[in-house]
Amino acid sequence: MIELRGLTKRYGPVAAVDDLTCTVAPGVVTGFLGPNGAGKTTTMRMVLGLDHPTAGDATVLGRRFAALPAPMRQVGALLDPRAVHPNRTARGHLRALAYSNGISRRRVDEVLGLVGLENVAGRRAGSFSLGMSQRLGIAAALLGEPAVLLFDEPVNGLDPEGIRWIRDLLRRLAASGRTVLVSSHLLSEMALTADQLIVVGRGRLIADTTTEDFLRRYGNPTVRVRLAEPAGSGFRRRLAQAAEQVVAEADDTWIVSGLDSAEVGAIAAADQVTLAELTPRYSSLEEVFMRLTSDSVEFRVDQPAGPAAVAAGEVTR
Ligand SMILES: Nc1ncnc2c1ncn2[C@@H]1O[C@H](COP(=O)(O)OP(=O)(O)OP(=O)(O)O)[C@@H](O)[C@H]1O
Repeated sequence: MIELRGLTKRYGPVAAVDDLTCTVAPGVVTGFLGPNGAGKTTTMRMVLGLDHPTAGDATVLGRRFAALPAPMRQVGALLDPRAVHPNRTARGHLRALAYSNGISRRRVDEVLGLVGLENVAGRRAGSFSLGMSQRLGIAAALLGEPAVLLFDEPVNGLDPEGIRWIRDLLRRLAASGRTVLVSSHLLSEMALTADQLIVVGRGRLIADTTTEDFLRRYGNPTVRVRLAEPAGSGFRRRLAQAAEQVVAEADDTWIVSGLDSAEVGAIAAADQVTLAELTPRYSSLEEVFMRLTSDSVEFRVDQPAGPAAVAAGEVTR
């Protein structure tokens, strides 16, 4: 469990984090979303005791980080994957960390296996690709088998296979009862990975809800219906009467708004129509996010790498 209460960090006139109050619960993946400069890293740094709040506080497992008796066994974090001595081997880096935290050498080999680095464990960390460095950083975070994990932009620079791997890992860690907070500005990725979303813009809390609820409320839900065989005009008429709108994508494929999948399925069943597909869909989280944070993008004009530059696309969950 991570708790933030009125957490605030000012750098001169800039409020990097502004009165943030929320709880990150165990057992689920919580996505920490926000455009560049929204305050995600600063928040994580304060949780980890690396920055001091200007006001408010952050606790992990009920205590401030500095008061945790065995921090590495309680909290694991990936902040900067390149923050490794470049001449140390991956195994050497992990062994040094393990040694200084009273963790066994056996655990080092375990985490190397867990992140898939066992074959390159003898190579210098400085020669690693970004993806390998991310895996090494995750291995370090997992060393102490902590109950709380924070990952800052763990999918940055990864290929699709690496992204899928991290997604599965995060979900497994949460399923084992851990608290998992993962920041990202890759919103479509978070829609697939996170159960819960904390959305920030300019350091302020914009939304704190389940991903499902967030998408339902802001995601303009529709249902994609594909027929297994041609249906009579009665089915389409009944669907159109019940729905807000039915748009034909192809002869046998319609996009229905104003009804959920169960309602569409019930109408099809009543009409004895066999469906080949019945898929709930939402506006992309990028679109939703842009609407919600439209006045919160710090460098809207000068920073094309912000969420405005993220390709919009349909998110199916
Ligand atoms: N050490 C610092 N000194 C001055 N300003 C800072 C410092 N660290 C962060 N900031 C400012 O605080 C704000 C929040 O930055 P932060 O890095 O926490 O955002 P972020 O959401 O993690 O962004 P990104 O997605 O780009 O990593 C930004 O305006 C940033 O310029």
